[in-house]
Amino acid sequence: MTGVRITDTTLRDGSHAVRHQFTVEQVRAVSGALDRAGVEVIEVTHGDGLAGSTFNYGFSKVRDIELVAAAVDEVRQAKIAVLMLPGLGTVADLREAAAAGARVARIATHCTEADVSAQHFGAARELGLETVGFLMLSHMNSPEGLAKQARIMADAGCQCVYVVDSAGALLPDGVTERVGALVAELGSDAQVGFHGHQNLSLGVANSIAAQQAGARQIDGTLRALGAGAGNSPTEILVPAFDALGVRTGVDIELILAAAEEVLAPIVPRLPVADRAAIVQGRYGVYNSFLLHAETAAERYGVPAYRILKRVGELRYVGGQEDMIIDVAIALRDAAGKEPVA
Ligand SMILES: CC[C@H](O)CC(=O)C(=O)O
Ligand SMILES: [Mn+2]
Repeated sequence: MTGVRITDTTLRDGSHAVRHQFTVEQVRAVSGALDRAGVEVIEVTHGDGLAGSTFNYGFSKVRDIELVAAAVDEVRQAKIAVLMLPGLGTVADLREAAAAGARVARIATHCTEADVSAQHFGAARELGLETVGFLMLSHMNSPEGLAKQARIMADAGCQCVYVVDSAGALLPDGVTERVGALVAELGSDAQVGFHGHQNLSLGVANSIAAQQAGARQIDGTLRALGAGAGNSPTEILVPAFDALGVRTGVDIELILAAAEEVLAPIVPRLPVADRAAIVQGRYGVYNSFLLHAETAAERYGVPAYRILKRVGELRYVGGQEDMIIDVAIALRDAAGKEPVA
C-alpha cells in the first residue's frame, strides 16, 4: 500500500482566516486533537510565517514562538513545523524556533526565486531540522521551469519540494504535469509535496492528482481554514485517500472529531469560495491578498473582487501587498471618484 504524509497547516495557513489571532489555548486544543488523530506534521506560525507579525501583514495576538512552544508541549508523536519567507523571517528566527522544539522548517519563495532560500536550508539542516521548500504561486511557472527551481532547493539541502497552488488556480492536469516534472528532476534526492487551495473547489482532487503523480507529502487544514477560499480540508483528504487505498496513518473518526468538535467551535468565520475568492482562483491571485483587498475595498469604495481581478492581470506576487492599495485607488479614480457598485 502506498502512502502520503499529511501536514496539517490549520495553525499557520488557517491563521490568515482568523487574522492571526490564535491563542495559546486554541493552539493547544487543535494541535492536541491533530496529534491524537495521527497527523504526523503540524505547522504553527503566523499566516505569513515566522516574523510575519508586522503592520503590513497584521499583528499576531501571541508571538509565534510561544505558540510553537505550546504545540510542542501538547503533542506526543507529531512533529511541529514552522514556515518562513526569507527576508521576512531570518536564520535567527529559525534558530529560535528550533530551540522551542520545532522539528521541520518550511522555507517559501516565489516559484521563480528559489535561490533566495539557499542559506536558510543550509542553516535549517545545521540546526538538525527536517527541510521542506515551498514554490509559491506554482501556476505562474511551467513544469520545466518549476523543476529547475526545485533542483536549486534540493541542492541547497531541501528534503521535499512542494508545488504550492497559492491561488487555487491549478486544474488537476496542471498539478500532474508540475508534480511529475519535479519527481522526474529530483528522483531520490528529495521528495515532492503538494499544497492546495479551494478557490475552484479542487483542493482535494488536485491533491489526489499530486499523489498519483508521485507526491509523498500533502497539506491540508481542518474545515479548510486558510487564506482566500481556504485549503484542502484535512478531514476530507484522509477519507478520500483511504478510499483510494493510500495510507495516511490518520484515524478517520478522530480527524472528523478534530474538525467538528475542536476547530469549528473556535472559529468565528470559516473561509468560503465567494465572489472574491473565486476570482482569485480564476485569475491566479495569491490567496493571502484577500484580506488586504477587503480592507482596501472598504477604504476606497471599490469591490474586493474587482481589485483582485486587476491584481491578477498585473501578475502581482507575495510581497507586493502594498500595490493592492494603488490598484484600489486607480479603480476608484477611474470610476470618477464615486464608490463603484
Ligand atoms: C506565507 C507563505 C505562503 O502564504 C505559503 C502558502 O501557504 C501559499 O502560498 O499558499
Ligand atoms: Mn497556502
